[in-house]
Amino acid sequence: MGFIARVDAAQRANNSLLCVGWDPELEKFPAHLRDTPDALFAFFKAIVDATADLVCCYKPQIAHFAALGAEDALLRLIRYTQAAYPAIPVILDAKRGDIGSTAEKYATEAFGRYGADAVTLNPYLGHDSIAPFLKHADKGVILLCRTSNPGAKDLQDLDCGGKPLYQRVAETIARDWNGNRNCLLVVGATWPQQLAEVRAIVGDMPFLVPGVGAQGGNVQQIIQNGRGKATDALIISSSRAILYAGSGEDFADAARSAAITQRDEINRYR
Ligand SMILES: O=c1ccn([C@@H]2O[C@H](COP(=O)(O)O)[C@@H](O)[C@H]2O)c(=O)[nH]1
Repeated sequence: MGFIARVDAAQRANNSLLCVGWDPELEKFPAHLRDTPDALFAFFKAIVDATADLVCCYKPQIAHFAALGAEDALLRLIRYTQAAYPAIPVILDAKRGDIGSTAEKYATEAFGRYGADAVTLNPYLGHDSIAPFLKHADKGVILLCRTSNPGAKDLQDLDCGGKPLYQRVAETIARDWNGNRNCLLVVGATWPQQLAEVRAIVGDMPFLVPGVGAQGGNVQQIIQNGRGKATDALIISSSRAILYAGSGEDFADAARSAAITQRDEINRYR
């Protein structure tokens, strides 16, 4: 089964569009874990065990692990999650993008080394930079379209023949890159108007929507403007607001409560 079908199945099984992101910030870890030898693995294993019945996927952010020299912990966490909860796909948030020969190596990193079920990519270098990922038809290829950060408008809104660049990106991917039906788009929760515009261009292509929780995206507007016709076609991702909902020994229970609250808020508007 391909990535998009697997996410759809997980969304139905858990009645949830919520994705929990893994963004380790050691200073926010509970004190009893912070200085232990395998703190990252212990923290995220507890988060996964506490939330696996509440989510449709997980999204580790690779820079957060690499900055700590913790690639090995990331690898073990992905393997643990896939073995313990095989119905829950893992998205590697890497935002890679490079010339074809290097892109081949990035594809091997994401799908070979880490065994991720999907990866986020920057489409700026064009089709040949994405082709090494697209050929893995069972994997998800999630392309930046309109990102959640304030600076998204600096380049992504530039006029490109009468339309903003992010709309041209959406058109190009839907028309030319989605032969294996394994493309998704990143559209930030903080831009509800743009969510509606991109949805009108790409039909039911799924969106990864980061920016709820810590970045303040409005859930009602995301659902109203971003939902597909035949399926929800939304993966709504939150990292810090779930991971660091508590800072004591009960941090995993606090994360579970925050995930339930976020899932239920999303479901209220579906
Ligand atoms: O447009 C984008 C693309 C990716 N991200 C990533 O999502 C999480 C958001 O974390 P929160 O704590 O929920 O704000 C983070 O890993 C970003 O790198 C994004 O925010 N916006």
